[in-house]
Amino acid sequence: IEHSAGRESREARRNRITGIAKQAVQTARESLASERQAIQQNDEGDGSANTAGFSFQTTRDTERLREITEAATVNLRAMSNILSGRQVLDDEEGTELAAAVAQLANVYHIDITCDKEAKYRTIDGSCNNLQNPTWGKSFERQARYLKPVYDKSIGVPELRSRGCNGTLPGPRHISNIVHQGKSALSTSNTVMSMQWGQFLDHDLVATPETMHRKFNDCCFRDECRTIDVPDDDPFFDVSCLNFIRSSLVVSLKCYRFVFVEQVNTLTSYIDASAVYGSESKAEKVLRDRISGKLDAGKDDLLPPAKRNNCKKVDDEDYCFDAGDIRANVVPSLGFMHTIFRREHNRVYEKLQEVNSQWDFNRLFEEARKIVSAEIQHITYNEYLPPILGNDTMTKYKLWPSNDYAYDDTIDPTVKNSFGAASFRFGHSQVPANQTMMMGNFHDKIETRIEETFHNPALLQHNHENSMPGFARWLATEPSPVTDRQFVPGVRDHLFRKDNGRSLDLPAVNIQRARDHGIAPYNDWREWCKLPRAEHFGTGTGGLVDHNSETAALLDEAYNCVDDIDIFPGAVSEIHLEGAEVGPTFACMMGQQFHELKFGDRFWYEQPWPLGFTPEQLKEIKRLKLSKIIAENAHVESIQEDSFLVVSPGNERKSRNDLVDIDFLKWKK
Ligand code: HEM
Ligand SMILES: [Ca+2]
Repeated sequence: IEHSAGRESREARRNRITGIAKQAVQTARESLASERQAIQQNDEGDGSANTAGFSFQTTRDTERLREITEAATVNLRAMSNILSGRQVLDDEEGTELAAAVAQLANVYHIDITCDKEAKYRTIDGSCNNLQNPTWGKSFERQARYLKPVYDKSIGVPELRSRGCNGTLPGPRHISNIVHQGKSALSTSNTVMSMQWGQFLDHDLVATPETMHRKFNDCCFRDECRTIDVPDDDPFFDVSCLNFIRSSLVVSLKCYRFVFVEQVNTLTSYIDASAVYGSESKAEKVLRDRISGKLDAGKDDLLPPAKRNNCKKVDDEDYCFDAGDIRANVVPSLGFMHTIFRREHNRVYEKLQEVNSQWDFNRLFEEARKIVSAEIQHITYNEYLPPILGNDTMTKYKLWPSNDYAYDDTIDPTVKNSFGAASFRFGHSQVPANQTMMMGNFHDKIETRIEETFHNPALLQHNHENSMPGFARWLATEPSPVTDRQFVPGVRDHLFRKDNGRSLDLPAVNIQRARDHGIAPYNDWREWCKLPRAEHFGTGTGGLVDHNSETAALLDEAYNCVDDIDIFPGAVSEIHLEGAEVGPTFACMMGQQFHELKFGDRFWYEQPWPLGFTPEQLKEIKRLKLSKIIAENAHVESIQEDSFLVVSPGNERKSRNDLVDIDFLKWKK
């Protein structure tokens, strides 16, 4: 240990470092193996009821996920072993050790050969960019705009204050001050705006957690970062809320330091992976064994999942399977998955009518291509404008247009800050109830959201009413506005279990961003070329994009402005004109949506054969989400723009008066 770099030969140094790494990796592997054995012995069956409450399994390729997360856990433990044994580690030695450990522990090398002539997207997103075939692929690390901030380079979440002495305030403490209260309802956006956001998010990013998921109570180990509950908490009478760290992979890029990164199990592209899956296996699981249609469960709902990751009310209830594994989180999300599974089959049948000579594979791929295009067009044409506002749409070239140009230098890979922070703005739009609205658009069956988490029974019982009932509600009622406030259903009762334990979603968001080393609010202000706040006032040099009430709450929650976390700082900003978010989130999301558009070789506005013929594209651009909902949820009438409340110019129309795609344009 006392060797000075000068005297030790290079080879001796390499051997010494490899030796330390080997020892640490072996110890970590052994501890993991014995723990796994203990867990298996205690396991009651599939463990579904326990796991549903607290964490997500984010993929159906559980083997691959296990490989990656076990490797990551070994990595993390080995490094923390090494560090705990040595107080001082110089940068260079730390870097070399981390690299040696990563090399021994990692399973992260796959060779990819691309079919350059392929006319359809791969299921796992590989080979979209032919020079960089892993860009946007599933099971890759999340990318970054800003370097991570960790207490130590190897990825211990930052808890030290950035601006003052001491540690950062706890996430629940912040949530109690900043995120408490009842927000107003939007005057323009329907609940569909919230629901599309979550459905879209589940096309873009799913971050797996480290391996142990079966904790009812707080865990205290390297893989956990349990959230403290203040003594005088207004709701919780427990001392902590469980939190499991995201899976870590070590980045071997040429940074001076080696950072740990998080994984995305989905494809970054907007490619309907929530419908078809992101793993090459998924397509085969979800697809009908004989044709190229997608499998259905009872009453043409989603098919049953192999794994039980939901609650059941009656014996015949079952958990849904879909392209994204989180389809059971709330019924209105399951509704969206059902609509788009049905849409695939609807498009498939229409294509079969005009091209009876196509085989099942061709029909599957062409239907998948159209469904992906529909989701892209709805996102940029209907969903994003009221969220980002016209100026941001224009600034980042997000409007649909006739002069699209793919740029193969743009890496569309979803950025860590998008999944861990900015695109979680939608959590503030989540309403208190899950509702079915009857055909008179008046009578309703309302269920508190906390009764519906991981409980698809609401859709399965009485399905003639449930599908159209959710459709009418989503398109009719306004969602809460995006602001600092969250409904108790997610702030106190998130994933409430039978034993009464639950979580706080905004607190989890704060902790997750710290877990991922996401830079604080002020750093993102700077990245967005917005002024940093030097004080808690709202005047020049302060929190200029906050109202004085919110600024005062941030002041109460934090000791220094540089400590403000990105999520509470940005979600509480005053909205841009005609937007649902303030300038910081608008900038972070605008940039990501720009990349998802211009860095996608299969973008729907590309010319045929990657995209469509001009006649076909025109058809896709005429289609609105309302038509897809009306056709697949079997509602009689719905307004054309279902993201905006019914108003003069946006009156309800009957299903047949809403424009459909003319599939004759696909006749060969
Ligand atoms: C229906 C209500 C919703 C519930 C109950 C919910 C719940 C959750 C939970 C528990 C997580 C994981 C938190 C963590 O451990 O870090 C999460 C992640 C996330 N949520 Fe939501 N959410 C909802 C709606 C939305 C909406 C409307 C949006 C966007 C507009 C959204 C965007 C995200 C994103 C981007 C992530 C990160 C995903 C990942 O990286 O794995 N969610 N949500
Ligand atoms: Ca995707």
